[in-house]
Amino acid sequence: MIFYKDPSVKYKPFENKVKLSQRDWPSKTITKAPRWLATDLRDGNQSLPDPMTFEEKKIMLKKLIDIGYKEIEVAFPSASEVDFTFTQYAVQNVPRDVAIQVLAPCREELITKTITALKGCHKAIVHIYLATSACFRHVIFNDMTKAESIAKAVKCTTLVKNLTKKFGNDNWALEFSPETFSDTDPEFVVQICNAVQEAWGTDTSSQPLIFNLPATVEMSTPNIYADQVEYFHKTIKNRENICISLHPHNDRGCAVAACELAQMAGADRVEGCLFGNGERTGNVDLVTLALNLYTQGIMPNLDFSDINSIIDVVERCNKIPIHARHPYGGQLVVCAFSGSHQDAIKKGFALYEKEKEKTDSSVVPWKMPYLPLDPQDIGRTYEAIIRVNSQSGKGGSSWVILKNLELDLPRKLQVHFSTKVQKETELKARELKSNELIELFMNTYFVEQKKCNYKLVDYNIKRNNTQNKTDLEIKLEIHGCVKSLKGSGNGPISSFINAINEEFGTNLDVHDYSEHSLGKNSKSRAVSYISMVNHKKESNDASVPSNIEWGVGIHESVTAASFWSVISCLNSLERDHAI
Ligand SMILES: CC(=O)SCCNC(=O)CCNC(=O)[C@H](O)C(C)(C)COP(=O)(O)OP(=O)(O)OC[C@H]1O[C@@H](n2cnc3c(N)ncnc32)[C@H](O)[C@@H]1OP(=O)(O)O
Ligand SMILES: CC(C)C(=O)C(=O)O
Repeated sequence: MIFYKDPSVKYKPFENKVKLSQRDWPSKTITKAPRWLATDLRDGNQSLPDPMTFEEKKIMLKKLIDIGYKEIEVAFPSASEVDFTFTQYAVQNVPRDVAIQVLAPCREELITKTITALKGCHKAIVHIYLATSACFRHVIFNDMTKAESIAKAVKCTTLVKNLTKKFGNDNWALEFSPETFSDTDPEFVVQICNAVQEAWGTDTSSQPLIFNLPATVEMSTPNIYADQVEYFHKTIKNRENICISLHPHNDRGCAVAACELAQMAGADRVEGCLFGNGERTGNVDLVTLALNLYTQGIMPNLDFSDINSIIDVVERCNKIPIHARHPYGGQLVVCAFSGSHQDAIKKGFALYEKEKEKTDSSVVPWKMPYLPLDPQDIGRTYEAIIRVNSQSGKGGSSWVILKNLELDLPRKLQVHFSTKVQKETELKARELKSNELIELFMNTYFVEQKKCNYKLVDYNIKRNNTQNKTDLEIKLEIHGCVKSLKGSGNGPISSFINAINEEFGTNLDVHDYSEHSLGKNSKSRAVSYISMVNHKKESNDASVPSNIEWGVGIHESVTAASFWSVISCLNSLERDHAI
């Protein structure tokens, strides 16, 4: 047995809680986007089984710039030849308003190498880190004292300052990360950062010194991280001249929440990766954070309007697929399979379209059951939202037909078609793709005229005013031979059905009829839906009587469309051996 019955023997509750006399973040809301730093090319890259090649790094960098990131950590230049030369490539190629950030540990020879790679950079952020937690100082640095840690941080800061004077310009900034911030004694973090600030110089109003506060490993609930950040925000010297940055990891699955609460606690900047790539469970997910803001009506200053192209680059460069359930980006997150969800979404869209028609404004507030974001805003089509399997109801398949064929099926036909779909999904034991559903619909109701054994050739309608009747003469092609039928009734449809009953010995009656136009211009076609009771066939199911035949007809003329809908029924009757 390795799973302890009492885990408290092996694992201790998180202890590094800050004692805040007053906690402000719970009553705050986020009202603007933070400064963003994308670290896909550094923290993301260092976590990959196969780090990005030079070419892949170029593709990723371009995408990050296209999305709108103005601060990009491009490499760990002292790590590898690729990282070093890629930093030089970025220096030469990024737009002048994009800051290039690079990371080095607090090791002097590595800092020197790192800054060499930045030579000529217009806008740079030199990022250095030193682990400050008791655990790391004990395990990695052989019981390094707090005073020794401060001395190391100060020495490295001074080195960066001197090298920046030599190789850099006023646009170069320093970022210091007390690595393992969230597991470090909060007072010590402030102490070491104040020392770094003093070494760097306090006149930092042009390029604020960045203090990056990582949850290097996420170890507590998000509220505790927020408390730690609020404490730092309230106690660091010269708060107005420094930028507080967040760098949450996702070990407990709460990175996004922690990051949002910590912004409420006073942070200005966020470091993370697209779709949460990064060490172990990843860095905080920049896509989720940005789109969370967007769905609150806050412009994230990043462009995710073509999310599929971003997914494509991320999957290609990281060589890791985005999970189908990943917030916003996953293939399945804007899909509904279940009947009641589909019903709600279908009704929601119908109402939304009506609202749009009523208003002059091009945008209508989004209130859609089950969909927190309009899929079109991230470049996803509505067609992909509703997908049909055995858990779906009539709403799903009729939505697919509506979206693809513009056929707004009457409710009873939706029910009729849904029974056919249900049988097919159970038979195939899988989802039916849109093209399969369309094919099933077309074949079930003989919508494609060239596939019909019974076809309309010509007709002539005469009004018989003395008898208050309509006389119809109609020519049908039946299995390639043209035949003339005659019938009389209250209108063209009943005349046609009377002619059929006479000819084929059937006993059909109109049960339901409706029509609408297809398309919005004057040359639009009409679609007719007819259901007929076949009195010669026994019905044994009250909800979908088997003696009901449905037909669908499409034509430029409404009358011809109605005749084609009856003919569609005739084809079904023949298939069912009823004629
Ligand atoms: C939380 C983060 O994401 S931090 C960023 C982590 N990213 C990376 O590590 C990716 C790139 N890293 C690398 O390519 C390499 O680790 C390098 C080039 C940085 C260093 O390589 P090496 O010199 O071979 O060291 P290595 O990685 O094996 O181990 C770290 C050594 O640095 C020491 N070290 C770590 N930080 C410091 C520091 N601030 N000061 C002095 N020594 C340090 C460790 O104690 C260890 O020393 P030891 O070998 O005497 O035990
Ligand atoms: C270097 C720091 C910022 C880091 O990557 C981490 O702590 O996760």
